[in-house]
Amino acid sequence: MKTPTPAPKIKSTPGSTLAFSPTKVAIIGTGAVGTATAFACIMRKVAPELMLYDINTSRAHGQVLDLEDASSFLGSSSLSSCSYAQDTPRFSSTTKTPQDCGQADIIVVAAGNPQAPGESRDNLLYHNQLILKDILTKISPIKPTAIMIMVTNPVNLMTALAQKLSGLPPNQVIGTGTILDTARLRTAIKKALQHHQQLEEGYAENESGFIESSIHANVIGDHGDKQVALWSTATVGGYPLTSFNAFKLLNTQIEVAKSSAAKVYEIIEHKTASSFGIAVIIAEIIDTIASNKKAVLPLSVYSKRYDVCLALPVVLSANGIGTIIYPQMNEREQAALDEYVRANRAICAPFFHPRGPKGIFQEEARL
Ligand SMILES: NC(=O)c1ccc[n+]([C@@H]2O[C@H](COP(=O)([O-])OP(=O)(O)OC[C@H]3O[C@@H](n4cnc5c(N)ncnc54)[C@H](O)[C@@H]3O)[C@@H](O)[C@H]2O)c1
Repeated sequence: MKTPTPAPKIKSTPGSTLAFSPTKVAIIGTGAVGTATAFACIMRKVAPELMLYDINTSRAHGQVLDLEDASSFLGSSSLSSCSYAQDTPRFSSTTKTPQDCGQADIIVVAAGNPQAPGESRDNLLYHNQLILKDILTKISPIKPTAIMIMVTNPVNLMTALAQKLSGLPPNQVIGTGTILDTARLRTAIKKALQHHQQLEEGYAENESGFIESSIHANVIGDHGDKQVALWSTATVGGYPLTSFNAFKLLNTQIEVAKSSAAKVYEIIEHKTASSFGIAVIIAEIIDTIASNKKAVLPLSVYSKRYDVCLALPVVLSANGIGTIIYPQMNEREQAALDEYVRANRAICAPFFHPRGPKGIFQEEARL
């Protein structure tokens, strides 16, 4: 293990005076993820004003009607208005346009092709970058204080592109990063520990007492197959994970990490897309911004140190991303992250460079 990195000084972001109280949330893309996100926001009462936009206007319209029904049982604070935007609006005071979505306080982008069975997230880049360009053209100009949350895959690369093309400061354009991967890893660790307890110590299933909240283990880097699980700093109830018999062997760590990263393929095989987990995560990100929680979450962020957009723990507040907290890593973890950074650059290269001037963007390039 390298010498521990000193703990970062957590400063408030310039101008974070809590003057910002976001109420309007726009969700672009009302497929499986966008709709589940709208539902999660209503259930958690984190977005009183919701605007939905989808190229398929009829779908967005139907989702609004359905969401209205859901909110009617949840009290007035859960949703004061829910509308959908149309490219060619009818003339009425209640009709919204994509430009109205650009004026929201928080803009969630969940439009784009999802993975087909067996398809990697990186393979979606060519089509989804065209969709993002189309959306940014339609919703611009974007409110200068807006926070944009990228969900569309490959999320790190789409975040880099949105930072480049949206005109917003990079700390206001974030991606969902590896929060979902981190949640999946913690669940996989819990299951492995419980399984071990049942086998080795004879506990019945309902007696093994591990819960996710006592497990601290993070995933960084890629939201995808090249993700890096930080075993060396993982703890359960304050004890190093590697001190548990179930995790002493490197092979067990590798197997658990692999099965956790592959979970998405299992979900896609059985129900075509994953939506509920990411939806609750997006609602949590919105709540973190709206309540200025300054919580640490592994989000997609541009890192000067690595010169790419990748998932790292960051402090998230009402102003977007503040400090990046570079985690401690052993040599194996650092090598895996470096490998991902090289792969990330190679995938981006035909399309854009994160720091290149606006406009250098080769649409014709194919993966
Ligand atoms: N970041 C994560 O952790 C995470 C998790 C799950 C899914 N995703 C990604 O989210 C994206 C959406 O997934 P999904 O399952 O909801 O897909 P989906 O096919 O159900 O929905 C996509 C929606 O985007 C809309 N759309 C396409 N082009 C558009 C455009 N130009 N303007 C506006 N809307 C447009 C479609 O009409 C459709 O309604 C995918 O890229 C998927 O890989 C990310």
